[in-house]
Amino acid sequence: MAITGTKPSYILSLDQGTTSSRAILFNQKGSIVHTAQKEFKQYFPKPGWVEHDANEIWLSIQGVIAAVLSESGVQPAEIAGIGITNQRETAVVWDRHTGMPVYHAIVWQSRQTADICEALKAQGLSDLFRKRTGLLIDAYFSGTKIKWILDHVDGAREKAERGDLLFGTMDTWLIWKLTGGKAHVTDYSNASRTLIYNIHELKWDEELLGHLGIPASMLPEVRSSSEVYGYTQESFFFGSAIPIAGAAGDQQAALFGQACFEKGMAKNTYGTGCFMLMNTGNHAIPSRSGLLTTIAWGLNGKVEYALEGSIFVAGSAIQWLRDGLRMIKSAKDSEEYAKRVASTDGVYVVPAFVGLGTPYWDSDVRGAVFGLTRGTSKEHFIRATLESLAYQTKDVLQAMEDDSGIQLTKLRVDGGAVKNDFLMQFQSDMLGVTVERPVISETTALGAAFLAGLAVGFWKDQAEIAAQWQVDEAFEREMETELQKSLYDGWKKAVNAAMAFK
Ligand SMILES: Nc1ncnc2c1ncn2[C@@H]1O[C@H](COP(=O)(O)OP(=O)(O)O)[C@@H](O)[C@H]1O
Ligand SMILES: O=P(O)(O)OC[C@H](O)CO
Repeated sequence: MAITGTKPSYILSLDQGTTSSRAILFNQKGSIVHTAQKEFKQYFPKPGWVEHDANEIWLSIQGVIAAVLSESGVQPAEIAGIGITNQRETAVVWDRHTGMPVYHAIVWQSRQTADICEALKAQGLSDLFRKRTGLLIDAYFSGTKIKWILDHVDGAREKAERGDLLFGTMDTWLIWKLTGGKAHVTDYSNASRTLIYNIHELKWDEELLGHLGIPASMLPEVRSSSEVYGYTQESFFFGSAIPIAGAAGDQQAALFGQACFEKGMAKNTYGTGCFMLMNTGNHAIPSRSGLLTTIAWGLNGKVEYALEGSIFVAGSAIQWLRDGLRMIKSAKDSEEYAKRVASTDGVYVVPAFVGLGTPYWDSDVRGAVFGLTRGTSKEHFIRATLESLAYQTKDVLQAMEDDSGIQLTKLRVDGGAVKNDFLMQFQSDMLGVTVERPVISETTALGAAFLAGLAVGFWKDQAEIAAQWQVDEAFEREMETELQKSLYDGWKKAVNAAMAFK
């Protein structure tokens, strides 16, 4: 369309995360040219509830696009395509005529639909949902959030039934906004997180929609993760029509950005939560150990699947140390404090602030601290909080190995918290595998850029992308097996005790 004159040399990736929105320009080597980031407000209306204002998110996205362009001096016409990646599951419902959300976006972490989930389970629907969607009935996923909005917002259900309301996860909302309401679409990876999408037949599941009372007219069209969905509205400040050419949920995008293209390759992302995904190729492997079966991406006319372990609280536990307990000034300081002590002296922090995901799936458990003595210091407490990320990841890895039958020797890592060398070393010690941190730790944004770039011919194929992946640092296990085992046993005891306290 309107890209003329200047040769497009960049892909713009929009990473709409749980706590911030980012715009990142990548060049053809897959290197970051410029980044802009903006945090937005978190709403906690009741204990366990987490909400976002979708308009604020849209403003934050416009802000980071403007910043990345003006600060880098890159012209819109130099952008070959836009890739979108997003916090998954977070559900927004808006009026298709006014573009106004009818309620705050209900965030993936929010527990406000736990009762709806219990009612579905009591009807004996767990197996049906699991078989069709690869997921468990849990407040984490979008389906019950849509139902909650339709049940609680005055007149919403009637409007939805008249076809006046649209649903989307953040990818859908942003593509709709960027195209001026022309495209109401999502990709396979995001659809697979909604609890209403049949991941085997690749269609919205009418029976599941019936159980949740969701009209099909609200739902976006499901497309591949790498294709042109539409063009940015020319009146929008790009001033030109840029193809929006790739979309994937952030964890699947990270799997792609880490070039985990072969069956059995896995990555773990340490952001607000922690998510480990293993590529399982064209097999949707059902889990026996509390993992999720999910779509990795749709590409070249087929979908590939992944097994996923989801940890709800990881980096956000470090934010809690910073903002809630005021023990540290910045997340980075946690490393310095943790290294000042040789161990936690038996202290365990179980950061189950919004329940526990894989492998426990317990909505009601809440955070707990064990092993305090008069000698416990702030350093022990901070170290124990950091270690909890590694223990939760160990729980997930064990489930992953059990379900896939694959023993991992290497784990690729990314996300905000992987800058923490203490955590990475402890992680390798706990897992007994090599933890590989890549040069580009913004792999989520990179994955979305790759998906968009493949669609517009900016990169040739996956082999070209895989060749760009480079390790920054590999952390090898140093801890003795006996110590590793006794520390992990302590964690299991702590989790069990937290689960018993309800
Ligand atoms: N050096 C660090 N040590 C531990 N945690 C960190 C460090 N730096 C950032 N974090 C954590 O990483 C998270 C931010 O990572 P990011 O990938 O941007 O998350 P998200 O995409 O979920 O918003 C925050 O929760 C923060 O507390
Ligand atoms: O925003 P992040 O990076 O914590 O990712 C959130 C996940 O997509 C939730 O499933």
